[in-house]
Amino acid sequence: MNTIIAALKTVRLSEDASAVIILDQTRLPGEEVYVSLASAAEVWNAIYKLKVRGAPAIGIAAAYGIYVCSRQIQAAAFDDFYREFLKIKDYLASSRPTAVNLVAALNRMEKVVTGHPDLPVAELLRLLHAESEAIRAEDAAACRKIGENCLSLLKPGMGILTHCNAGHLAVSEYGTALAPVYLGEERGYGFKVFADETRPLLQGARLTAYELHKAGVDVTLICDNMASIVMKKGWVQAVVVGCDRIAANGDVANKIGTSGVAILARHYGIPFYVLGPTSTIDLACPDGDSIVIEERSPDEITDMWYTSRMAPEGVKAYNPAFDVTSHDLITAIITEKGIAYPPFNDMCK
Ligand SMILES: CSC[C@H]1O[C@H](OP(=O)(O)O)[C@H](O)[C@@H]1O
Repeated sequence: MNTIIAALKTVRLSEDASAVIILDQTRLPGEEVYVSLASAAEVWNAIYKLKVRGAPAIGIAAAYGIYVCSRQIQAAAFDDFYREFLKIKDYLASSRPTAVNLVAALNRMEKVVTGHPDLPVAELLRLLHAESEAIRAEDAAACRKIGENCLSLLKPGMGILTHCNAGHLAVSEYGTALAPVYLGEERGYGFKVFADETRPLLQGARLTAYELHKAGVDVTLICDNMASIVMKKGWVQAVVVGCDRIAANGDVANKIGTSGVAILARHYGIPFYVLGPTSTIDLACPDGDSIVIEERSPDEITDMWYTSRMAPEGVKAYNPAFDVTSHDLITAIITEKGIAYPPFNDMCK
């Protein structure tokens, strides 16, 4: 993997396991600042404010976070420990609703506790530590396989458009949507990437353009309303995006604006690929209408990311953080297990 990008540590556990260390993504691209999260409130806040973001990275941060907080529980008896554990779990799960990886990682950590009611707390903590590291390691392995699987669908020299950030900064390492880009870069594919800026939080401008440019990838930043013209000019031969929750029928929740890009891709006859680990598939969710779409503060549209207001004081603004792309607009869903084509009955196989 690109050594420059590998040096950016999205989320990790501190040496003494007393804190979660994240690269504060709200400070990018201007500053690479690492922050230490040692309490449930600090982890919750970091996830909510997108200091750490991206479905897999959020899940890993929550797994590390509940392990760090569990070490602070003053309880010898299992019932007392479990009661406090559940409070932390429910609190962290409330930080953001759409990315399934958050609650899935916390459920995995809870299963470690409920699976060993007879163990002393010290042993439970050891198992929780191991599970949090397993969640991270599985994600890193999945991202590499996603890159290989998707690269089999791409050709050297292709123009690739992506939306938001589903790169190294959204996962343990390497990325999902950007995994084939990094792998292609290592193998001399010479991709030309078009990155949508992705208003309102500008993950494309601040994060995707940042990490690809830093890695020496040919990346062109465009405003969200320019995706159509670059497709119409024939500069794009594939669209790759990440995902936050994949419903059982293949509907995909991803950053707001993704469904519009999918409609444009269908119009211009360009394949639209969703990339993500099977940990982002939620078979208990029948379709996209069942996915809770996070709504965030209007300030993120009017002024939060700008030195001066971008809209009149008091104007209403609607700020859904995600939207759902219908399965019938998706060419393929690529996971670490392989490539699933409509009607998406076997995504996990
Ligand atoms: C690899 S998951 C990336 C996924 O997460 C982003 O959302 P956010 O930045 O709000 O966490 C976006 O939907 C990306 O596609």
